Amino acid sequence: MMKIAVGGDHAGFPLKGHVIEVLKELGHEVTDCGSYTPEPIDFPDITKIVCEKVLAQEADKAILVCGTGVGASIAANKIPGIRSSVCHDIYSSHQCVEHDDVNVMCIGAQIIGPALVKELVESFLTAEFSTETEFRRRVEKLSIMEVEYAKQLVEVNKK
Ligand SMILES: O=C(CO)[C@H](O)[C@H](O)[C@H](O)COP(=O)(O)O
Repeated sequence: MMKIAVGGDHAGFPLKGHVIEVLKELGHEVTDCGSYTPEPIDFPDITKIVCEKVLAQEADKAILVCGTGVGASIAANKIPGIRSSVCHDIYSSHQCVEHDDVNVMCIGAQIIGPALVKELVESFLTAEFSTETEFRRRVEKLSIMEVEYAKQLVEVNKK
């Protein structure tokens, strides 16, 4: 059993409920971070709320649903400590965890339907980060990149 934070914008709203049902069926503890209505809400706002659950270790992993999964994934990858991917096929859904230690899965309600969601979610959540050195090294490089670019931003803002 894992703790999973879930969220989505207005475009993801119709599929988010199904994602939550699937997670509960699989025995996971779910935190629904909204949106709670189909009213328009910008995906970066929901992404922050969801990813902060992961950073605070209140969730082991997270699932974001927007129209395509793309905007949510871009937003999530701006947050240090988050590694996110659009997961619309089974292979990527487990490989992104095994090789890249992805902790936030993004899906697009305008792209995939409920039947595929179940298999994608299962594939993502049962995968484990490989202990092989090459994958650990690459993910470590991602963490180093976060620090390097944050330092550059500080320098740019000083000017
Ligand atoms: O898919 C998305 C971002 O990648 C969003 O969920 C929206 O669907 C997309 O930006 C379109 O916006 P709209 O307000 O639903 O027209």
